[in-house]
Amino acid sequence: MEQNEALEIVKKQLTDHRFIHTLGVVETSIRLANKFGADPKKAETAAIFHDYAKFRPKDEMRQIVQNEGLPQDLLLYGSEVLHAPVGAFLVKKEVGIADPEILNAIYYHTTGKENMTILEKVIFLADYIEPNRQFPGVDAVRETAQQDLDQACLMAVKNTIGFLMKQNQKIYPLTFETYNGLLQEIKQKF
Ligand SMILES: Nc1ncnc2c1ncn2[C@@H]1O[C@H](COP(=O)(O)OP(=O)(O)O)[C@@H](O)[C@H]1O
Repeated sequence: MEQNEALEIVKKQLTDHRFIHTLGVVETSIRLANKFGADPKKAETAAIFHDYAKFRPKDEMRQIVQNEGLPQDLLLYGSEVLHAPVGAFLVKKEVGIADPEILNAIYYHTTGKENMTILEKVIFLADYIEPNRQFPGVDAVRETAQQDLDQACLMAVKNTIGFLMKQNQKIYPLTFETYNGLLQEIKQKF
């Protein structure tokens, strides 16, 4: 699929603000893929579609989790954790993207997971640091992303955990597995 065709499809699913965020994730993920050794074409496709389900009604997302064999514990957390796994399902079903590497990068873009592929890390990080993002601490993560993909992902996941705790929000446990897994991978490098 051409980039323009893919962007047209996704634009219909998003607000203007979210579409601009998506363009930032596309540009950032291609750059990170080239730098750290993921397939830039797959990074581009995963980035274009990563927020495909962001604006689906919550009830529809819950129905998909219930009926399509997604982990049922997703229903016990804030609805924000639904759009990534539901997005992977819908991108396959409605857009016809079948590549499991791309679908997994979409599936795990919010929480990460243990032992992420380079492509999964690239999408996870690009979603966090793309130029339109303005969270406290994001510049330090951008700096680190110029040298070390794992360290930058670790900073992002630590910030997310801290942010959710400050807001008294439940934390979907996969995020802790991401944190533990990255620490392990970083330790093994030394
Ligand atoms: N483990 C988690 N449990 C609950 N909420 C989470 C978890 N991880 C991230 N979130 C929240 O989900 C929201 C969406 O995050 P994300 O998918 O990264 O961004 P976006 O959809 O804007 O690309 C954020 O507000 C984030 O704090």
